[in-house]
Amino acid sequence: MALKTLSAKNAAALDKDLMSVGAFSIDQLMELAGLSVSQAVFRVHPLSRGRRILVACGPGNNGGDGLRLATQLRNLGVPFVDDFESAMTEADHVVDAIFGFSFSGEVREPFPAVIKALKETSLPVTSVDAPSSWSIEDGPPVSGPGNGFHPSTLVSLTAPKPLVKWFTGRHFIGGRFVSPDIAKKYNLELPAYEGIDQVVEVENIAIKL
Ligand SMILES: NC(=O)C1=CN([C@@H]2O[C@H](COP(=O)(O)OP(=O)(O)OC[C@H]3O[C@@H](n4cnc5c(N)ncnc54)[C@H](O)[C@@H]3O)[C@@H](O)[C@H]2O)[C@H](O)CC1
Ligand SMILES: [K+]
Repeated sequence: MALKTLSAKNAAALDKDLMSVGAFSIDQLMELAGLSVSQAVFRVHPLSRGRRILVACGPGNNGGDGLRLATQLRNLGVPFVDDFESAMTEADHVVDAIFGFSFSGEVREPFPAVIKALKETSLPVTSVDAPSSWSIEDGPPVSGPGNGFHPSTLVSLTAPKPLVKWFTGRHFIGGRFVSPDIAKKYNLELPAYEGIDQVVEVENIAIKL
């Protein structure tokens, strides 16, 4: 079954609805989105494959999904690094939380080097909501640092964006906070979450162009 997709414009409008009629705070939403991402990573990357998960956090809320509770993480001894490329040499898996549904245009400084490193790594990469540098509506860029970047896993938050048509890896839906009324308003067909799961893996609907 091909899941219905949510345009960047509607994803932003749905976000606003969650915070108005849904009465969620942005902190709660990012917290729950981050929980979904952690569950997806745990499913695709068993601890036996290495415990060093490098999370690349961008400047917006996509970065917030990756980076929450910084003080608490520091208190737990989770290291923070500035040099992404050298950190990659010691990582077992990378989470791409750089850009989400508000990304547009060409990748601007200082991000091209980070996107290039994501493209060139042989490590598995899990992208949060969108592979960073991909157009939300039109998929992978045809030039620039993200040309050829294909993450192994994607966690679409609330609903897949149109870019999933070009995605060929393992695909999860997360962000278990959409009420039936909001789903109806945006004409979403959300898969059923099981038990206490915060993600559901869906069949790949890629139609590689
Ligand atoms: N309801 C939900 O699904 C929720 C989703 N969440 C996550 O939030 C992001 C969207 O967050 P937003 O803050 O709107 O934007 P982004 O993080 O995608 O990025 C904005 C950030 O990026 C900069 N930027 C944009 N284009 C470029 C470019 N070409 N080059 C460089 N920089 C660029 C821009 O200036 C901003 O600084 C969504 O995808 C989810 O991951 C929330 O968790 C809430 C619930
Ligand atoms: K991303």
